[in-house]
Amino acid sequence: MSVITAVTAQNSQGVFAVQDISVDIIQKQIEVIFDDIFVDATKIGMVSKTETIKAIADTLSKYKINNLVVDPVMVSKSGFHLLQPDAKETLINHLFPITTVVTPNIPEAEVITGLEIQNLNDIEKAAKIIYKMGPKYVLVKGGHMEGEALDVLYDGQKFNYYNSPRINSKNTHGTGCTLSSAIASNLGKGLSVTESIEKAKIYITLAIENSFPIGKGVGPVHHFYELYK
Ligand SMILES: Nc1ncnc2c1ncn2[C@@H]1O[C@H](COP(=O)(O)OP(=O)(O)O)[C@@H](O)[C@H]1O
Ligand SMILES: Cc1ncc(COP(=O)(O)OP(=O)(O)O)c(N)n1
Repeated sequence: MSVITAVTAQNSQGVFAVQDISVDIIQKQIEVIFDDIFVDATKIGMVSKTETIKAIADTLSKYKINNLVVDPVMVSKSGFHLLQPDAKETLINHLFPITTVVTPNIPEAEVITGLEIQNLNDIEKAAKIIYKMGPKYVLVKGGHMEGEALDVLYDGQKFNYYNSPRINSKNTHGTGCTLSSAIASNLGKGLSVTESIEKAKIYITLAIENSFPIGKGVGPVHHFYELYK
């Protein structure tokens, strides 16, 4: 079930425009879903602006939500601000405290923490800082580093590492969105956080391996159930 928070005009070459959905209709979309059907897990992606984030956090808090995965989408690959810069604090203060797993990529972890991230030590430092902002688990994704694609999970006490060879593909549109959705789906199926990430990592790796060059820019990852059983 989906709740539309904004409509984007985008293609493989970039994001060109955004129309935010009004706060009232976002709240209503959430309410009619939660009033009707049991929600096993929720994933939040692009939320755009302060009012939207507050509406989502307030409305979700009226329900007993399980398994909230927040992908703190900030700037698209093409450089478009999908989260308005002044909404960063609201994202941290209103959503992180009710989040099960937050999944920043390296540039997002840098913006959230103010650190410059160049190596594993920096990633671990950033994960510890983000953990103190309230989520139960922090997964810093390593897609923007060099070398192997290493994602680092911190649970407040220890680190877990999820590694895969780097795939030489320019068609990586949707990697972060796919990973966070796969984690949420696995949590909804009742898997633990570590199992959910382990399986989601296998899934995204297969989806990148099978990505395809459609359009003039960054093509999409390819996900379909047959890839992953
Ligand atoms: N070229 C690649 N080869 C293998 N895995 C990748 C590659 N690029 C990204 N990933 C993986 O895809 C997932 C999304 O990571 P990332 O690209 O950092 O997030 P985002 O899409 O939010 O920028 C992570 O599991 C990351 O390790
Ligand atoms: C609606 C929407 N959400 C997120 C993005 C980010 O896309 P991209 O920059 O390609 O990064 P990932 O999809 O790999 O996380 C977007 N363009 N639109």
